[in-house]
Amino acid sequence: GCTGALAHELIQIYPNMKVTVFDLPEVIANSSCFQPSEQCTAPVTFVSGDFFTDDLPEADLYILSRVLHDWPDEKIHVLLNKISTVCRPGSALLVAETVLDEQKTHPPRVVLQSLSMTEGKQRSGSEYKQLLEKYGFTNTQIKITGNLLDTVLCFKKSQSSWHAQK
Ligand SMILES: C[S@@+](CC[C@H](N)C(=O)[O-])C[C@H]1O[C@@H](n2cnc3c(N)ncnc32)[C@H](O)[C@@H]1O
Repeated sequence: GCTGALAHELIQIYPNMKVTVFDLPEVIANSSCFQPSEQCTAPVTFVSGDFFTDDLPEADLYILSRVLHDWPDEKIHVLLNKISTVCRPGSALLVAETVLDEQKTHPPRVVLQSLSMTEGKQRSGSEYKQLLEKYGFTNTQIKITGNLLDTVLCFKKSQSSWHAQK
């Protein structure tokens, strides 16, 4: 979502990738103000909508960058359910967030941010893993980068194995 900064970075590295940025109409309306400085080899598509109520574009990889921390589990339920429904088996979901350690004491800046959030919260690796597995995602790989954002990558199970587990 947002300005498409991540999308533009992605197509620099993977020029054959087709990237769609999905965000609220008022955000997408301003996306043309944020053109990348580098010459892009492929255009980024912008789609406006509300991820709680509207259909999501089909994709092989969904990226939620700094989105889940904004919401409590009840709201995330709606979003992850939607992604899980539209996501084909074998397709992936990449969550980019700063992941808290299991004691939830590090990194301190993220603990502080979490304390000041109203609806949302920061989560630990095992919390993200549990959350994602609840919606049919498996093979969760957490990478603590030591940079601003860590990553949690997981893959959609086949319907049959997901239902068998439920
Ligand atoms: C913290 S920002 C992260 C933006 C971007 N993904 C990034 O990493 O820079 C959260 C984004 O979620 C978008 N957002 C909030 N509620 C939304 C909704 N209901 N449907 C679609 N996008 C929404 C906001 O407009 C905002 O761009």
